[in-house]
Amino acid sequence: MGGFGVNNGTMQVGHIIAFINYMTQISTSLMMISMVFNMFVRARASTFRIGEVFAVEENTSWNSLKHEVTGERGRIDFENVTFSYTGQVQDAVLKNITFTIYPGETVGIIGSTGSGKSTLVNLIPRFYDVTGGTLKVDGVDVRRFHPHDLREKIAIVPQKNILFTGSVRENIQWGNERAGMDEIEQAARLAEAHDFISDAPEGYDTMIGQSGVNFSGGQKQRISIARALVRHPEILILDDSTSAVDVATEMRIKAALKKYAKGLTCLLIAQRITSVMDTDKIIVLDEGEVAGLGTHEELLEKCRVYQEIYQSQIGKEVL
Ligand SMILES: Nc1ncnc2c1ncn2[C@@H]1O[C@H](COP(=O)(O)OP(=O)(O)OP(=O)(O)O)[C@@H](O)[C@H]1O
Repeated sequence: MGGFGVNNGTMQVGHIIAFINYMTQISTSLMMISMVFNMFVRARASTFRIGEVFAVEENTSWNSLKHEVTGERGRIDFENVTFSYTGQVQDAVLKNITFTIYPGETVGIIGSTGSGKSTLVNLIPRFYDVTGGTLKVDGVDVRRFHPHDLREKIAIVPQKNILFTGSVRENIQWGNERAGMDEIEQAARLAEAHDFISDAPEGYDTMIGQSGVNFSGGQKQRISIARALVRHPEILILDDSTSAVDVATEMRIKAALKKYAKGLTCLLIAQRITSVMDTDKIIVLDEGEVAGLGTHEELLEKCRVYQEIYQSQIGKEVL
């Protein structure tokens, strides 16, 4: 007598198979329960983190008055700017930075890793406040702007481009919800993205991400640039955002911006010297200080740091 058909301590093949089947079903269910439990624990932790982010109080004070623009639109002045993430002068990552960028100029920013390039441009939309000195946009101290007014002028393409799961059109439109199809297409053309988007299976409706097309790194960067351009900014900041784009395409993007985005002030952070060689002027950063400022030719003549970058990348001795 046995509950599972066991006779005299023996089992038939059919019973063994049924036993294994039941055990598999039980263990699968147990695994599912533990997976759900795991996901629940993770979701709970994420909820706490999201709550923490929402609870953060803004530590930047904004002038609630809408300022009157009196200066030139797209002009940027750094006046003896010092910045430290800790607020302590001895930890300053930017020291006594002074320069002016005039409306419509394309300015290259170059320097070794950690020299302060991203920090410098992040001060412009007031992601951080200067620790010392004054930073002006349109001739007005950035602290006098309303956040909405200041940030509406500026578009930043960050180092790490963030495209979300959705269509190419939605990804570009995220920069400006009111943009129509013609504006989206125009921005994509300026960013040298229109052709490969049109060649994609469903054009601008092609899905990006896991369930859609996986664009190359350079193509993703160009979609991110289109997203920034569709906002019609007065100041465009490209933070190493053409690093995966080939040199010829990068040159075409810069030429298109110069020709069609008239009056646009453009800051171009780059690792490659070829990316900044043809800009109106180049700022060379070294350990948080301006080591040189001028055109490619001027810097090649007088800036030691620039000469070293040139030699290491181009491989030619500077005469
Ligand atoms: N959020 C932060 N908090 C504290 N220190 C930071 C922060 N971001 C950058 N730093 C430090 O500030 C210095 C300048 O960094 P930054 O990213 O501006 O340099 P970078 O020239 O843009 O470098 P890369 O070319 O590698 O992007 C570095 O020493 C860096 O470690």
